[in-house]
Amino acid sequence: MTTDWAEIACEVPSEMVDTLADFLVELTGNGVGIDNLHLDTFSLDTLEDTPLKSVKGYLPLDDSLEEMRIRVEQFLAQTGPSFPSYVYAPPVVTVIRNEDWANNWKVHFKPVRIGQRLVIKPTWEEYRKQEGDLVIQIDPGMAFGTGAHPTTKMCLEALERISFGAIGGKLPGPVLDVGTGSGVLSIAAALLGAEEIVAVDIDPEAVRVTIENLELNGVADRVAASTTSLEQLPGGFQVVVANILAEELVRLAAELTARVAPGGWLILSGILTEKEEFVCAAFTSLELVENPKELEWSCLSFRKPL
Ligand SMILES: C[S@@+](CC[C@H](N)C(=O)[O-])C[C@H]1O[C@@H](n2cnc3c(N)ncnc32)[C@H](O)[C@@H]1O
Repeated sequence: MTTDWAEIACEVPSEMVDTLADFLVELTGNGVGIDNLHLDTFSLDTLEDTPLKSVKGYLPLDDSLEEMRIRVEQFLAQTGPSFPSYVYAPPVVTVIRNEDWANNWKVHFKPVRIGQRLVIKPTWEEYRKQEGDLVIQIDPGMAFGTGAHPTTKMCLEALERISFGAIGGKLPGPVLDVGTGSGVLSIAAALLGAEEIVAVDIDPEAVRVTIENLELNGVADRVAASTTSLEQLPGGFQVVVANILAEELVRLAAELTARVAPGGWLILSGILTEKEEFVCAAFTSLELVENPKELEWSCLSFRKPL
């Protein structure tokens, strides 16, 4: 079966999901997918419910697509305002090649170079290492973090830039990786020279996958991975990186800020560009140093004053 589809994804408050799903079923004649936004982009199925959901409809990839998209936009614009917490976000259309949806991500997960030295390689792929390459081997299992997602990629690039600017070209430590997923950022931090890394995730399955990936990459002795909560961790990290959604970053703002050592870095990712200001407003005690963007995502790197 090789039919291609267009997926149209709309981000709406939970209360609006049923209304939108009914509309999409009627419009498309197909089923809908309803993802908790955390689950969809970032995480596993043990997370609590979240106020925003992504509702996805599926349309054949043909001439009717643009008209269908406009009808979804009109529906959102007309119906959304009757839900108090609704904030308009345009529907996002993605083409889905339908060779085998279940294993598609494995097909598309190929060795990828990120920044100047980092290369992420799935365990099942061959890669011929070039001089200076820092190769991260990943088997993401059920955890998020193949490295290819723009939110992860921007964190990796930020970590590498910090290492370039540091004494001896080594990423300063200790490093704290909040929401480690597959462990990809912690492994990168270790390969970039950090001596001591703490990786935490609220999901025990992510921690299990991380531990496997740490061993696979020979860095398990430098990274402590666990489900320890932020409040239980000490402060004083030279680099804190957190790739979780904007709402969660804002909720954790005080805890994250407190974990950064004076002069240290805080890299925040998982932020839809339209939510950048919302996130910045929660971290005003830090100095915003850089703000790269890729697709609809923004990454924010702050420094804590000395
Ligand atoms: C988008 S994934 C990021 C994975 C990886 N760090 C990366 O950059 O690819 C987000 C991870 O954060 C975890 N997470 C979400 N909220 C969290 C919180 N409050 N504390 C710790 N981990 C959290 C999720 O379980 C998920 O594994």
